[in-house]
Amino acid sequence: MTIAPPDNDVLWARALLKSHRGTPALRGVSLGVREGEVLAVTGPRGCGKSTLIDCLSGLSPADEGEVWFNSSPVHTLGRAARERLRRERFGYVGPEPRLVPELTARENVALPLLLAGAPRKAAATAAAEWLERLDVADCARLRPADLRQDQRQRIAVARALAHRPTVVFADEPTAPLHRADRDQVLRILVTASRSHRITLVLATHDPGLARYADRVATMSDGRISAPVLVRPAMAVRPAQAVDPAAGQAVEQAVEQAVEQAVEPVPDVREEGAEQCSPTSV
Ligand SMILES: Nc1ncnc2c1ncn2[C@@H]1O[C@H](COP(=O)(O)OP(=O)(O)OP(=O)(O)O)[C@@H](O)[C@H]1O
Repeated sequence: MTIAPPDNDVLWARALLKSHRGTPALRGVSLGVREGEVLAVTGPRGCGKSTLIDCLSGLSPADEGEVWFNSSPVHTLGRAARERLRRERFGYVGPEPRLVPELTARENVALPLLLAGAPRKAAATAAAEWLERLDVADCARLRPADLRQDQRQRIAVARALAHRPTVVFADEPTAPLHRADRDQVLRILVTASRSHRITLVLATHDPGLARYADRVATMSDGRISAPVLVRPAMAVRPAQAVDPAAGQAVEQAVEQAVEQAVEPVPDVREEGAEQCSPTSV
């Protein structure tokens, strides 16, 4: 029997199973991602966050289970159709900036726009604007080999956002950055996503980064092990306006959930928030 995904979920996954060379990485993950929200997927190293991101984004299909995007099945698409979906509707930032070495920073950022059919000049202008937002405007004419790792990652973030995708998948996006740069880059990523109504799925083992999210799903050993915190008030506030006390409480709760893995997350909800069971995520 096929169960239709809920209308208000831009992404919806059911009962995902995935193994790497016989070792299970996902053991039955069901997850819904709402349009325009920032969903953090957190948990210790090796719990399956990257594998989940890869399955949701169509990079690497699950062995079993379903993934739906805007009520269309992704799990039944062939490789070419998945690649097209990824190129046109999704953005991706990984833990390592993967830029085209032959292209300048501006050309790298303009590339998804050009592939989507934007005129050359408009793509170059938009790329320059995104580089400016990410504080790397002065790198526009340089190639990746001439840039520092943190500059390359900022450019990768600009590239993921420039074509205004429906969903950005960010897998440990601050990994190559110095501590001082992490907050700034994440704020830009979150703020830009919110202002352009881009849905952001953020995988991170750092509970501190999960404070930027509207909801937090904690994974353990290939499963979503703890309830998702729902903070509707944060969905309408820019990242800069996050109440530090609420952010700290969420961070502590997520840290605790990661440590305890299977214990429920303590209730640190803001007034009016709801809490979902993993199956209704
Ligand atoms: N290509 C692969 N080949 C073999 N095993 C893999 C592969 N990719 C992931 N795994 C294994 O699958 C499990 C889940 O890994 P995954 O990278 O999804 O977790 P993660 O939570 O993202 O961890 P990390 O933060 O370290 O990337 C781990 O046990 C990992 O060793």
